This record gives sequence, structure tokens and C-alpha cells, in this order.
Amino acid sequence: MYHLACIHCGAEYAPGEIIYTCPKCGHLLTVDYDLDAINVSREAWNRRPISVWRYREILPVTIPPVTLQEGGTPLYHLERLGAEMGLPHLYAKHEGMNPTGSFKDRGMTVGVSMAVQLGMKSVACASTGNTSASLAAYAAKGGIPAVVLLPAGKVALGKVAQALMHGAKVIAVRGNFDRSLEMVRDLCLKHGIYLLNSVNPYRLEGQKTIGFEAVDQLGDVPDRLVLPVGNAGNISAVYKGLRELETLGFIDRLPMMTGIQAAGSQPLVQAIQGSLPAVVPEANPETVATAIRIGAPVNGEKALIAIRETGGTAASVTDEEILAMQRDLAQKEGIGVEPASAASVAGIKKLVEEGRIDRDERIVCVVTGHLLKDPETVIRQCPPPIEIDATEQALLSVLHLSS
Ligand SMILES: Cc1ncc(COP(=O)(O)O)c(C=O)c1O
Ligand SMILES: N[C@@H](CCOP(=O)(O)O)C(=O)O
Repeated sequence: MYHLACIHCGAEYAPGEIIYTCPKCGHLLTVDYDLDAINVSREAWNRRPISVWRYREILPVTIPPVTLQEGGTPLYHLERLGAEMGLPHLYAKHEGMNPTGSFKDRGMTVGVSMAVQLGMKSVACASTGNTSASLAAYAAKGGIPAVVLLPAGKVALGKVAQALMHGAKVIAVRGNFDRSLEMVRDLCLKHGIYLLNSVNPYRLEGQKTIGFEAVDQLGDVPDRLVLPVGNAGNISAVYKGLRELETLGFIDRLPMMTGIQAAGSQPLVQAIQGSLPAVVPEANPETVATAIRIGAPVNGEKALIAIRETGGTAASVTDEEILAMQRDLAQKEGIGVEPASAASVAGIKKLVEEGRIDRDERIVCVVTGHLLKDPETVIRQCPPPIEIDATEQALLSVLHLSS
């Protein structure tokens, strides 16, 4: 059993109400479960395959879900990079290994299932790319039409390709992501379309399972969980889920939630570092990590709570640091991620160099999206293939081998 609740005024709403913010005070909503009434054990969960749906008792979906077998992503021990940074217990949870290549699939399996459960006939989102790719795929699986609004010219090629191929109506807005989100929110409210951005509290329920899996795979609660932050939904979702595990008595402490933003787009970092009561939007966000090119994070209020309540922190990294870490992950660990995803590990490198974290911590960095999402940024960084004549001599010559 669950209901919707306002995180600010505490007003409660029936689970079937199609609302995204509190009608009384305008603040964000959350999904509140009656955790005392939930009959589940960790042993029962552990007997199920690791996936979003292992944790179905604390998810809102009651119908057979719209699923593409999301979750169950690998947790890698970053032995080489960890040794270089002096962090023996550094891990990466590779969310790029989800069906459409990002963590958004965890949210969309729940979000699109809820759209069906609530009888909605169409779905929409604004996106810097991954949300649209994921929504398009899950809407296709669920048999519902999808509309996606993208900031024109600012979305990585792989993501646009996915949204188009999965059959969404793709609209490029001459404006940034924040403006696109305003437009789609209006559209959904006025035209009865189901909004599946992270302001939808049900969608975030799916994303909280990243934290559950990290705990299950590590066999313990990490000391620190590090996420790249854009609209701030993911860090908020993971924190909420782990609070629920704590209330259930399945874990006895929470990790320090740590958010990393790009230097050109860091309103959450400024709020944390300046001890501000709220996130002040950045009017002109800019970064090579287009996934997190977001100036007005809609979940800022939730993210501030997640970081402050767990003694976590927030830091920013430059585009150069992001790209250097993207190459390091690829070339020293074999892990291919898109730029925004590398921000979490780049952030940890910076925090440890600045002496802001303990080297003995067990740290899980969430790397959020796959390398192939943004091939253009990869190609720009790497030397081109060496073209040769189709002869053995030419081949040996470029390899500096003699015949
Ligand atoms: C690859 C990637 N990483 C990180 C983020 C940031 O997640 P959030 O918006 O939940 O903070 C996004 C989207 O915003 C993303 O697509
Ligand atoms: N990176 C995101 C942007 C925000 O989407 P949200 O719905 O998770 O807030 C994207 O991929 O579009």
C-alpha cells in the first residue's frame, strides 16, 4: 500500500491522482509506502534474479510490468584506477549496461508501467537524450505513443538515433533543456499526456533500485555513493530507496551521497558549498557532458536533503577532467561510458586529491550511460584509424615489425 505525499507540506494524495507537484504548495511529491505492512525478507529478494523487479514489494506497479529486463548491471572493482588514486576500494556500477544504455531504463520500466496502470493513452518527456531514448523504447514495448522534446543541436547522436528508431515523435526545441522541460510540463498538464520526466515520483521509484543493487552486490552498504547530477532525480531516488531499506531494517546506515556536476553547470554544488536554503538556477549551463547540461534541476530540493542528511557533499569537475576520466575508464579499466558518466569518477579523483575524503572509504561511483551514446565526442578525442594499402608489407610497416 502506498500514497503520494508532498515532501514539503506533507499533504497526502491518492495513488491514482495524475499530479506531479503538490496542488496545495507546489513542491515535489514522493511515493510513501506503509513499510510496516510489507511482507518481504532479504533472503526472498536474494533468491530472485538481480534486476529492478527483484524489489517489487517496494515498487508501485501492481500490473505485469512493461519490461525490457533492466537492472542487474555490473559492479566493477576499479583496481587500476583505484591504485593510481590511492583508493583500494573504488567501484563503478555500470548503468550503461541497461537495455537502452542508461539508468533511465530503471525509471522507465516503472514509469511506463504506471502509465498503463493509470490508463494513460500517451507519454512525453523533455530530454538531454537518455530519457528520450529510454522513454521511446519502453513506450514502444508498452504500445503507447511517445512525444519527446530535445534541445536542438545539443543532444548526442546515439540518443537521437534511439528516440527516432523506437518511433517517438521527436521535436527539437530552439532552446535549452530547462525550457524544453517547462514546455513539456505545460503540454502534459493541458492535454492529458502522461509526463515521464523525473518530476514524476513514480518514475524515480525504479531508479532507487541502483542503490539496492549496489548494496546487494557489494554485500554491504558503501561508505559513499557518487552520482553525476543534472536534474538531480537519480541521487534523490537512490537516497530515498536506501532510507526505505534502513526503515525495513535491511541496512543499518546510509552512504554519504555525493553529487558531481560539470563546472559550467553546477547549481547544486553552489547550493551545497554556499549552504544555501535552495538551489539557484544557472541561466546558461554549458558543458561537453550534454546529458548534465541542466541549469535548473527540478529535483534540487530532494537532492539537497539527500546530501545533507547523509553527510555527503557535492563537487564540480571541468570538461577536461571529465574527458580525461572518460579515456582513463576506457583505457585502464575497459569501461566505456559517456562524458556525463565519467564525471562521478572524475569527481572522486578531485575530492581525494583535495583531501576531502578518506582513502579507506568503500566508494561506489555510478557511471550512468554507455560510451556509444555520444560517438562524436569519442571521435574528437581519439586519433583516427590508420589507413593502409591491403598488403602485408603495409601492415607490418605501421606495426614497426619486419617480415
Ligand atoms: C548519462 C547521464 N548521467 C547523469 C545524468 C544526471 O541524472 P539526474 O538528471 O538524475 O541528476 C543524466 C541525466 O540527467 C544522464 O543522462
Ligand atoms: N539527462 C536527462 C535529463 C533529465 O531528465 P530527467 O527526466 O531524468 O530529469 C536526460 O537524459 O534527458
